[in-house]
Amino acid sequence: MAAKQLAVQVHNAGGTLRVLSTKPMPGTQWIKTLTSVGCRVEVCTEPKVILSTDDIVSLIGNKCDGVIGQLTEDWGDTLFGALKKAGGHAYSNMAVGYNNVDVDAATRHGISVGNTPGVLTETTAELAAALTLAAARRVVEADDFMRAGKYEGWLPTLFVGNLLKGQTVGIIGAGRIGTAYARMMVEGFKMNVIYYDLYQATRLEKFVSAYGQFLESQGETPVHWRRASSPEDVLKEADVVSLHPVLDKTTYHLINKERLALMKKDAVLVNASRGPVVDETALVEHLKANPMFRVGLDVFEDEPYMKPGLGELSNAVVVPHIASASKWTREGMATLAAQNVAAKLKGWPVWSSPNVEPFLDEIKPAPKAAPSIINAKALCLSSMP
Ligand SMILES: NC(=O)C1=CN([C@@H]2O[C@H](COP(=O)(O)OP(=O)(O)OC[C@H]3O[C@@H](n4cnc5c(N)ncnc54)[C@H](O)[C@@H]3O)[C@@H](O)[C@H]2O)C=CC1
Ligand SMILES: O=C(O)C(=O)CO
Repeated sequence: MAAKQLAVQVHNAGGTLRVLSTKPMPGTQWIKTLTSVGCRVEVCTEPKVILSTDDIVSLIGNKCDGVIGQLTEDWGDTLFGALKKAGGHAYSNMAVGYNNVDVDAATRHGISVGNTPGVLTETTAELAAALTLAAARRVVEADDFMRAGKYEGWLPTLFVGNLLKGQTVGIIGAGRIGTAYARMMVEGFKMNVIYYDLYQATRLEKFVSAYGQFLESQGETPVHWRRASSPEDVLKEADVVSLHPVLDKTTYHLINKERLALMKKDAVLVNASRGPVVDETALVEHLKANPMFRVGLDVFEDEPYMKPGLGELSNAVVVPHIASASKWTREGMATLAAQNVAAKLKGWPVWSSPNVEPFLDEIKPAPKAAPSIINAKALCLSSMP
C-alpha cells in the first residue's frame, strides 16, 4: 500500500529546483536562502514527530534536487538512493552532529552531506552549564519539594549540594562545545580543568593559563588545566564531568559501568552530546547505588525514550534534547542547512573557514559558498576562501 500523502507547505511554487525540508524550521531566512536561487521549497507539516524512511521516500517523489533533514532520521542508502533517483545531489542535516547519516552512502550516490557547526556552540554549552548547576545544587528536587507544599522552613541540611568554586571540571571531547563549556565553568566558577580529547585543545589551554595569571595578579587563587592521557584520568579526578565528543564507534558507550565506578561518589556527570555515549542502563544502576552521584542529561540512548527507572530517580535531571534551543541558534542552524543545499545546487564552492558568522549576517549577503560539507573532499568539491 502506498505511503499516506503527507501534508506539505509550498514556498515559491514556480521555482525550477525542488527542495524538501522534512520539518518546519524556525525563522524565514532559510526559506529566502533557497527561493532566492530559484528553488521551490516544500516543507513537510505532518504532525508526526519522527518521519519514517518510507515517509521521506514518499516526500522525495520522482523529482527532488535537495533535502534538509533532521537528526532523528536515518539517512542511509535507501534515502540517498531515492534522492539520487529523483535527480537530487544535495543533502544537509539541521544539526552539527551527523551520526544519523551514512556519509559513505551519500558519497556513493554523489550526494553532498551538510551540517551546521559553530552556530550552536555557546547555546549548547550554556545548557550543559545549566544542567551542571541544576544537578549540583539539586534545583529540580527542591522545586518539586516547594510545589508539593513540603517546605516547613529553613533547615541546615535542606537540599545540601555541591560547591563548584575551586573544584575540578572534566571535559571528554574538548572541541567547539567542550571548550566553550570549559571556559564558562572556569570563568564563572573558578574551576580547574582536566580534559581528554584525541587532539590537544590548545586554545583552551592558552585561555585557562592566561585567566589563571589574571586571577593571580588580582591576589586570587589561580586556575589551572591538565590534559589527561585517558578518559579514566578525567573520571577519577573530576568533581564534574561533561561529555562533548562526537558519537562514533570510538565513543559509543564511552561511559560504561566500569568507568562510572571510577568516578567520585558525589560527582556530577553531564551529557549534552549524544545519548549512546553513555551506557544508560549502567547509569541507572549507578544512580540507584550512589544517591550522592548526580546527572544532568539532555540526550538519551534510545531517544525519545529513557531507559527503565531513569525517570523515577531524584538524582537525575532530564530534559528533551534542547541544548541548541535558543531562537538565534535554531534560526541559524536552519540558515546554514539551507545554504549548504543552495550552494551545492548552484555549484558554489565549500567554505573552508571554521568561522560561519558571514552566513548569519542579517544585513550583508552570505558568501556564495556552502558553510560545511562533510564529504566535500570525497566529492572533489572546490573550496574558498
Ligand atoms: N544536545 C544537543 O542538542 C547538541 C549535541 N551536540 C553534539 O555535540 C557533539 C560535539 O559538537 P562540537 O563540539 O561542535 O563538535 P567538535 O567536532 O568541535 O568536537 C567534538 C570533539 O570530540 C572529539 N572526539 C572524537 N572522538 C573522541 C574520542 N574517542 N574521545 C574523546 N574525544 C573525541 C574530537 O576530537 C573533537 O574535539 C556533536 O557531534 C553532537 O553530537 C551538538 C550540538 C547540540
Ligand atoms: O546539532 C546537533 O547535533 C543537535 O543535537 C541539535 O541540537
